[in-house]
Amino acid sequence: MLEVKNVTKKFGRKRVLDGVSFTANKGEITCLIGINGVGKTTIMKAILGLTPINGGEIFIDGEKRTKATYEKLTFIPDALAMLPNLTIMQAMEFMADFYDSWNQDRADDLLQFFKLNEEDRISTLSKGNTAKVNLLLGLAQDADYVLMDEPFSGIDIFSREQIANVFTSHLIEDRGVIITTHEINDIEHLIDKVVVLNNGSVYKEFNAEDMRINEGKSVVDVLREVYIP
Ligand SMILES: Nc1ncnc2c1ncn2[C@@H]1O[C@H](COP(=O)(O)OP(=O)(O)OP(=O)(O)O)[C@@H](O)[C@H]1O
Repeated sequence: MLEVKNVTKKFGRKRVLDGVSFTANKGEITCLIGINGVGKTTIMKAILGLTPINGGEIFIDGEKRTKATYEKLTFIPDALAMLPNLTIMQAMEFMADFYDSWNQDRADDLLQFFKLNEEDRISTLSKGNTAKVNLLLGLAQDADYVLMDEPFSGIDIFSREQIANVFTSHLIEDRGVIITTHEINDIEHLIDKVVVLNNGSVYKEFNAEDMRINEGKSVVDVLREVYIP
């Protein structure tokens, strides 16, 4: 389990996170939701240790972050950070050199899943295929928790569907996925847990299916309550 406990974060005098707490389990998809600027990316960066926090703690499988626990995490940012003149194959070789956790068999599976051609140069790819390469490079690492920032941003409906399909495939296995997205409709049926952020803290943390069954509300219905009272 990944546990974010009472985390606070300030940029200058601006308090962006004000006591954020939630958990994310292995084998589940946890979705961080909130309007622009609410702090979703900042939370991911805090979990990854990419930005210092001003208070609170983060536990990974019950342990405070160390180099060993850090290797349980992989981050897929909202844009591909790879030299554009590389081919997909060269990008994979680069990752394999850089990360001990690189799993070439899974990378090959992902290439097939997304119907990508490893000879293609990154600079020539469509937005949708660039997003798929970005996911491939992250998901091919053996890590227990995968953090994805806006994997659907700016891509067409069919690529979004293909990306959503990866969540229910063997390529995710029993890993924990933490995702931020504004495209909730695309993955509402796949999400296990929802963490709604507002005013720097967690407004509500709930199981999406329980909410549907017990209160008859979709994730978007809950969001409307928060943002359009
Ligand atoms: N490096 C930084 N320096 C100063 N302020 C920052 C920095 N990074 C983020 N912020 C501010 O922190 C707040 C939260 O930003 P963050 O990117 O985490 O929001 P978000 O919920 O991911 O937004 P979006 O949905 O637009 O991606 C915003 O007000 C942003 O302007």
